[in-house]
Amino acid sequence: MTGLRWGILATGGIAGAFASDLRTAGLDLVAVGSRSQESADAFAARFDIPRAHPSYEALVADPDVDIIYVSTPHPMHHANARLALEHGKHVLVEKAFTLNRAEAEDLQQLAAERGLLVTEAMWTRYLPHMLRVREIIADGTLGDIRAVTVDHTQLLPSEPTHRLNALELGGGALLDLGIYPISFIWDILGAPTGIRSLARLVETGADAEVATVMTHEGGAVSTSLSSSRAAGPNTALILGTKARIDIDGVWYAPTTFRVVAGDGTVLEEFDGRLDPENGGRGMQFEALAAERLVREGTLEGDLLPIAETVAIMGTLDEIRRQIGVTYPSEEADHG
Ligand SMILES: NC(=O)C1=CN([C@@H]2O[C@H](COP(=O)(O)OP(=O)(O)OC[C@H]3O[C@@H](n4cnc5c(N)ncnc54)[C@H](OP(=O)(O)O)[C@@H]3O)[C@@H](O)[C@H]2O)C=CC1
Ligand SMILES: O=C1CO[C@H](CO)[C@@H](O)[C@@H]1O
Repeated sequence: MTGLRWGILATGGIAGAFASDLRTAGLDLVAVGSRSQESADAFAARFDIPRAHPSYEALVADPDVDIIYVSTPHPMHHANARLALEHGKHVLVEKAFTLNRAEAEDLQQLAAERGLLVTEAMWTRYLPHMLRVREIIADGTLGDIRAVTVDHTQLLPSEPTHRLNALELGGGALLDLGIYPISFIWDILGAPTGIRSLARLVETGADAEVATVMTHEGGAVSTSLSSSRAAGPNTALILGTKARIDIDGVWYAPTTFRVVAGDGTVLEEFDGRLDPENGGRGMQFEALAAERLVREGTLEGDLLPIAETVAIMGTLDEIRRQIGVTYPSEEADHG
């Protein structure tokens, strides 16, 4: 079987970065769909895409598309991914996967019923440095992992109507940025056994800073910070009894790290940065992984199984419960 034929649903900022990375990796990008023909045409012209559809419905109905990349704001992910699955397409859905666990579970179930792949575009999981970090942990170099500390902090637009701040667009630092540290902690330490979270909310009711402390099986602890109003180091620390890993900023993008023993000896230095000329941004690895999963028939995923994505959405639900953030569609759900 050759590669999958990709269709991109929505023409916003990250859709452009993804299209560019598909081209970098030589993958088969055949269609785009937008709410307007004009945007679809402009996007298609930019990335030399053969078919430009004037609606998401027309895109998912395209018989010559195998997999859809959903890149709308968070509250639309569930409906858009559902539409694609109902039309027999595999789906790669931007992070945060959905607004909440209930929506995520619904997609998991539908994909399983239809024998299709639905997977979260948490691109960090597939980056070269993260693959090496996993190997180092698995071979015991760090000893027992006692703690993980990580931040995702950026200075982003503060306009109340921007998708980072508008609750009707799924606004908030947690779903947009905090998802990275929480997913990273899940990757390294597994499910939390306890969660304590505090936040600062802005005038729209969206969270701008969220600090979370979690405990994990075996007593390990994690701390994570997200902010959409201030840029921090964006580094990650994995602290073991024998050694630690310091992942340099920006830890969630292609980057470097060091393994440092307790006495300060540097055991390994790893450079996972991509060629600035033609290496792309790094989103091609999640696309290549999706193609591999379909090819192998591993539809539940492996580096980020769909069950883990669903469970992570449950962790975000609990954090939002503690900090008092509810989305308008959830208010309607609960009458
Ligand atoms: N992996 C990563 O590094 C990143 C991931 N993201 C994720 O990607 C998703 C989109 O983010 P981003 O590209 O920055 O967002 P943008 O606002 O730039 O684009 C969103 C696109 O969604 C479509 N859309 C559908 N309904 C709406 C609506 N009601 N309001 C606005 N747009 C709508 C539009 O496309 P059209 O008009 O063509 O229909 C729009 O261009 C989010 O889930 C975000 O978390 C974002 C940035 C980086
Ligand atoms: O995933 C993301 C990474 O950073 C972006 C800002 O540059 C975020 O807004 C985005 O959703």
